[in-house]
Amino acid sequence: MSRKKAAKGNKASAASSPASTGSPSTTAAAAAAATPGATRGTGGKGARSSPGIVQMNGVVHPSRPSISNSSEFYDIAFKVMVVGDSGVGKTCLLVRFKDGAFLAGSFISTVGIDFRNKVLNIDGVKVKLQIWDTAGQERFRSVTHAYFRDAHALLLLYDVTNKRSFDNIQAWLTEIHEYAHQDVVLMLLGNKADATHDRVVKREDGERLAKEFGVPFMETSARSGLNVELAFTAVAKELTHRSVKDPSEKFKLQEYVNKEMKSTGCCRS
Ligand SMILES: Nc1nc2c(ncn2[C@@H]2O[C@H](COP(=O)(O)OP(=O)(O)OP(=O)(O)O)[C@@H](O)[C@H]2O)c(=O)[nH]1
Repeated sequence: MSRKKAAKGNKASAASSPASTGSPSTTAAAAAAATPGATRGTGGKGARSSPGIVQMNGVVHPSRPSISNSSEFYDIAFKVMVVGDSGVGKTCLLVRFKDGAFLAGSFISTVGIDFRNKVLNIDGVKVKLQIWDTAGQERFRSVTHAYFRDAHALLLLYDVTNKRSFDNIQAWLTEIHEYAHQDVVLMLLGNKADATHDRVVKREDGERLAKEFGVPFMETSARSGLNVELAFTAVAKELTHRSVKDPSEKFKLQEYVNKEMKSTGCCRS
C-alpha cells in the first residue's frame, strides 16, 4: 500500500468509526480526549491530571513540559485545520510538513478527517501543532464544520491550477465565519505554485482576494516544499505570541511571512 493510501485509509477509519482505536489517527473523538490541544478549555491528559495547568485563550499550558503522541515534549498545544476544495493538496501539504516528502501518484480523496502532530520550537517554546486534514468533498462538509469551532488556526487552500477552487474561497470564508471561533488565526494559501504551465490563478489574484478579506496570504507547493514550513511556523508563531507574550505587542503574521520570504529569497513565484 502506498503512503498516500495508508494515510487516506486512516482518515476513512477515523470518520466511519469514532470509537475505534488506531494509530496515528486514533479517531477524532479519541484524539480530542487524549491530546491537550484538541480540547479547548478542558485540556487533555495534562490538564486533567495537573493542578498547575494554566489556560489562556482556550489553549493548554502544562505546568511542566508534556509529552505528545509522538513522544516529544512540548509546552503548549494548538489545533490547526487544513481546509479547502477536494484536490487542492491539503494532504500533500501536511505530509510535506510532517515528513518532508511529496505524495506523488494517483489522487485518493480523503474520507472524513485525520490528524498528525508535530512539535516546533518557537522562540524557545516547544509548540505542539495537532494538524487536522479535512476532506474537501462536499459530502463531508458537515463533518468539517463540526471541527471548525475547536480550531485555533485554519489554513485555507486553493489550487493555482484550478480556478473553481479559487472561486470557492469566498464560500469557504463564509462557512469559516459561521462555524469557527471568531479569533481563529486564518491564512490563505495558493498551493501547487510549482505547476507553472498549468497555472490559471495569478499570484496577484490571490493577493487581491486575501487583501479584500483581510487575510494573510502566500503561495505554497507541497511538491517542491515552497513555503510549506513557513506557513505552519507562521501560524504557530502567531498563536504562541497571542498566548504567552504581551498582548499589546501584536504579532503581524503577513509582515513576518513577507520578511521570511524575502530573507530566504526563495518564495515568490
Ligand atoms: N503539482 C503539484 N501537485 C500537487 C501539489 N499538492 C498536491 N498535488 C497533487 O494534487 C492531488 C490532490 O492532492 P491531495 O493532497 O490528495 O488533495 P486534498 O486537498 O487532500 O484532496 P481531498 O482529500 O479530496 O480533500 C494529488 O494528485 C497530488 O499529487 C503541489 O504542490 N503541486
